[in-house]
Amino acid sequence: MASESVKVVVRCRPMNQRERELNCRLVVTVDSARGQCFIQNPGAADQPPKQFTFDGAYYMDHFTEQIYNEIAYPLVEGVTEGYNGTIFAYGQTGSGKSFTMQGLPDPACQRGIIPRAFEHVFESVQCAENTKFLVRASYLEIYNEDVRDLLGTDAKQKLEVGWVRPWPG
Ligand SMILES: Nc1ncnc2c1ncn2[C@@H]1O[C@H](COP(=O)(O)OP(=O)(O)OP(=O)(O)O)[C@@H](O)[C@H]1O
Repeated sequence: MASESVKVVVRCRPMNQRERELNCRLVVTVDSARGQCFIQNPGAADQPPKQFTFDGAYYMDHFTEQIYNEIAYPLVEGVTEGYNGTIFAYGQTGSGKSFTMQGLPDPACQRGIIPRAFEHVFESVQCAENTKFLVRASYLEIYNEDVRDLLGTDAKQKLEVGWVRPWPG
């Protein structure tokens, strides 16, 4: 994969029970080797599928473990060396953001990116010699423009969002 500072990858999840019961048709295929995703218009089978190219493309048989190793690992490794890094999941409701970020404890290959990144950071801290690390965590939810601190004593309390005036001088 090229070493751009922003990478975009796509992950296609399997159909859920509701979609299977509704006899939904699978219209997405993925060529992981080329990072390509194809969407076939089910109403126009004679037309070629729409083609999209990403920095990585993962299909329903790929595990979060592989996505972590290929995408997140180098970024988190950079963080342990002092660089900034951000991973965020974007997609419509039910598309699999929490599944990818938080994941399942079992099977282990589907553990999410967040627990894997934590483990990675603390392993690096443990192995480093003559270096002091400061690890800070916050966990905020923004939902319908309300912000909540999920690690606060009352996770339901809305935080006030305001602008802080810079210190005069
Ligand atoms: N790659 C996957 N393999 C198997 N199941 C998946 C996968 N991705 C998502 N799912 C399942 O699909 C459902 C929806 O996923 P998830 O809750 O992660 O979506 P979401 O994008 O976080 O939704 P929301 O925005 O509504 O919170 C869940 O039941 C989840 O277990």
